[in-house]
Amino acid sequence: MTAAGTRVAVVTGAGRGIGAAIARRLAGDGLAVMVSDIDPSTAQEVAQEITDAGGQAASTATDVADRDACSALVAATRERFGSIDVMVANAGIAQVKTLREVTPEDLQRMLGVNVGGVLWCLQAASEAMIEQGRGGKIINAASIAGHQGFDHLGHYSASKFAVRALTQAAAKELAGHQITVNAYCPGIVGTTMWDEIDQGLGGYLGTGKGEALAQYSQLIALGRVQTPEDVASFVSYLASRDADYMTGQAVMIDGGIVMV
Ligand SMILES: NC(=O)C1=CN([C@@H]2O[C@H](COP(=O)(O)OP(=O)(O)OC[C@H]3O[C@@H](n4cnc5c(N)ncnc54)[C@H](O)[C@@H]3O)[C@@H](O)[C@H]2O)C=CC1
Ligand SMILES: CC(=O)C(C)=O
Repeated sequence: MTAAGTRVAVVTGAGRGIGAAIARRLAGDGLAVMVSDIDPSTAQEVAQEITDAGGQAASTATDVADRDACSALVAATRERFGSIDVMVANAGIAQVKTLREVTPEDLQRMLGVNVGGVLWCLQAASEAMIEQGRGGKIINAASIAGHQGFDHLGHYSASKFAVRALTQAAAKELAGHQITVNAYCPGIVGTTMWDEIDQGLGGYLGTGKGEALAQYSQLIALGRVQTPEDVASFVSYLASRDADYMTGQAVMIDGGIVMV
């Protein structure tokens, strides 16, 4: 349980990268954080780091593609901290392939994690928030690739367009319960995901380690690769009461790659 008035957040895919930065940031903002990842050891490490720094955190292992596991994640959070006020559905995967090469298994996995994971977390969190009766905030990971289809990342892009659709529909369905639903759309963030994209693109472009990342980075108006903390500071706003009047939006936080 937390002290009265402490808000509680769940962050999925929080064992590393953007999710870990969001978990640290929300804990720094004073929220109690359930650090969740498919990898229990990294989730545990991030939670430990937060508690060592004086914050409140616990960890769980959750595969977001599993609907029952997402329900169990929310139940475990309420059991541990007493409520859930913010759900950050951050977990996601990428895969570099041309659309001509994507297999049914590739597509199923991509949609299972990136779309299923967002939907199952949304269902479990909104059910709990409605029962609690004081609203809440659901925040989903989209991408610049959810606004523009990227070559070699076609099925990934499709999954992120779907996240925008879910965000808009859920915002309309849940507004009457004072639950807001928004998404963040990062650009090119220096995480393991982009290390893997860089390697995958290398196979198509004939580029060596770091060269595809350098080529794509030329698209960034602000002239530097994004950090996970750049994303976390925006998610901090979305999770805060300052964002109470915002819902159904999928906002670019990309250093000026895609301008809409
Ligand atoms: N890195 C980038 O440039 C961008 C990332 N994004 C999105 O931001 C989110 C986070 O990305 P990164 O931190 O860069 O990725 P990452 O690959 O560095 O970290 C992803 C984390 O999610 C976990 N994960 C993977 N599958 C999971 C599952 N089925 N259930 C639970 N956890 C799972 C991994 O264990 C890992 O800890 C993703 O949704 C990604 O699509 C969006 C735009 C740009
Ligand atoms: C990983 C990702 O979303 C992009 C566009 O790089």
